[in-house]
Amino acid sequence: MSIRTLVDTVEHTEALSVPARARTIPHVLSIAGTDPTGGAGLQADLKSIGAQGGYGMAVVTSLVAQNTRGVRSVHTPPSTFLDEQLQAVSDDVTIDAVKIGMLGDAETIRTVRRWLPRSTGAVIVLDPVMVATSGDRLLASDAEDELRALVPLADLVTPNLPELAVLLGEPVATGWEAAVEQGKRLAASTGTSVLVKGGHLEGALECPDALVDASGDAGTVSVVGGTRIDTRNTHGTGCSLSAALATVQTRTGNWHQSLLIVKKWLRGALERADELNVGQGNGPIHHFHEFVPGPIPAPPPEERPFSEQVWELTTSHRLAIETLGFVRALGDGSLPPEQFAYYLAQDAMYLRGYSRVLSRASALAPSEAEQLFWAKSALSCLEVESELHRTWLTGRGQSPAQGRVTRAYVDHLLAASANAGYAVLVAAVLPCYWLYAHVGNALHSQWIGNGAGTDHPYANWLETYADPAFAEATARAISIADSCFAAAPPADREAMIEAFEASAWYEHEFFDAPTRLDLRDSAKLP
Ligand SMILES: Nc1ncnc2c1ncn2[C@@H]1O[C@H](COP(=O)(O)OP(=O)(O)OP(=O)(O)O)[C@@H](O)[C@H]1O
Ligand SMILES: Cc1ncc(CO)c(N)n1
Repeated sequence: MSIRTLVDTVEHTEALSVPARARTIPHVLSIAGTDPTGGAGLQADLKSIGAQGGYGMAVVTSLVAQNTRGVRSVHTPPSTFLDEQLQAVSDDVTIDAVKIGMLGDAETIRTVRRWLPRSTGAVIVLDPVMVATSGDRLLASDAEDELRALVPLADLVTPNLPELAVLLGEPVATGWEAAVEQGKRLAASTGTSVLVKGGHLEGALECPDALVDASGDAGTVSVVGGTRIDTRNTHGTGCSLSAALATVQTRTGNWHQSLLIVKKWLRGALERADELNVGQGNGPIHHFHEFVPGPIPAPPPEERPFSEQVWELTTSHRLAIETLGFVRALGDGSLPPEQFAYYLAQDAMYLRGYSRVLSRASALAPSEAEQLFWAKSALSCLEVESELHRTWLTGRGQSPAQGRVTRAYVDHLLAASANAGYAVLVAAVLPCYWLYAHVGNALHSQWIGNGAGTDHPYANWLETYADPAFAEATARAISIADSCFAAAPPADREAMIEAFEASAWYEHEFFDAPTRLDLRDSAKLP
């Protein structure tokens, strides 16, 4: 037998060859008890497996009410249920490694032993848990014989010094040399490799572990040294070590190499343990100290198209328009003719102003296509206006004066055309297209739905605004506004939204004005 004393360095780790494995993410099953504070047992195992790049699975032996200060109570479900959990995993998943931790009592041990052949080919690490860091017992004293009988079925057993003594039926070793000798005896009697852990060495500055390899060059002992880290946060160190070893072993196939890799990680986890601040007793180690979370990304800029944003923003204006008495009456034909006449007269005045504003949009347009679009729109406004005069307004007596709403709306648009840039102007003119198309379409479909009676007094009007050409122009105006918005700096984007909203508000006022008109006194126009 030879004793190789190695310094636990990364250099050694990297010098050793890593055999290729079929699975890059090993499936590792922990069979253990729980720790609701997450530092030991199953919870620690899952973290350790994950930290080593494995896929962790967990079968619960006992539910343990414990924290960093101690164990309060243990609940062990019937062993038939343990068996069901084990079968559920092995019926479905190929298991690359099994870590066995707290088994609690003899019946639990027997159940696991009966199942173990189902994990043929898997690496098996047995952490013979008997007593928690806090000193509480986690294994019934009459179960020690059963646990001893389980050792030969594992590839590696990882006892601390008191557990090593129990497994051998000997007194606890008083020094490191004696402990290593005990490890050798256990390996020889069981044929299982033994990791003798030095965490419990009284008063030692070192915290060595000795690996007694029972495979290959049987009985080879390699000691991995390491300074003792000054922390009280060592809860679950043994659980974490064994689960990590099981995981790494699936990739290296060499216990010594696995130990070097895992001890380096464990040292970091102990050095950074105090950062966790979990509990008031012996806190957990920092399993994921090597993981650096990325910065929290800044909220993405508002990427939704302008049209989507403003349509949503002006929902209440739209609803208000749809439910206006004027709009309903226009739709069902019950609108008094004098109100319709007033409305059309205002609309004709509005369209003259609107046409000027569209011409300005044409003048500011960045491309010939847009210039043409706005110019054509300006022209068709004037055409609609003269058509209104020809068909509706001529011969109906004196036209009313320009109403306040009409003036205010046109002034708002003229102000935008005089003071704002192209993008804001486009946003300001858009509601006139869009809300008209929206209302016109709604009323038109209603009319069609009701049989499209030719006796509807406003059928002509309904047809104008439900016209496909108008819908096409509206879609084009929307798409121009969206492109402007996408290219606009934040201040202009805000101004575009404001301009759209103001125009949408005026649209509502405009539809409401005829109903508010006191026809007997046209001097007091709304
Ligand atoms: N303070 C420490 N500094 C450095 N390494 C330590 C320290 N305490 C324990 N270790 C290492 O942690 C691993 C677990 O050792 P330990 O002997 O404490 O096992 P354990 O008693 O089973 O653990 P647990 O605390 O989970 O019951 C070993 O590799 C040991 O060398
Ligand atoms: C469940 C469980 N397993 C193992 C230990 C040993 O740390 C513990 N405290 N709890």
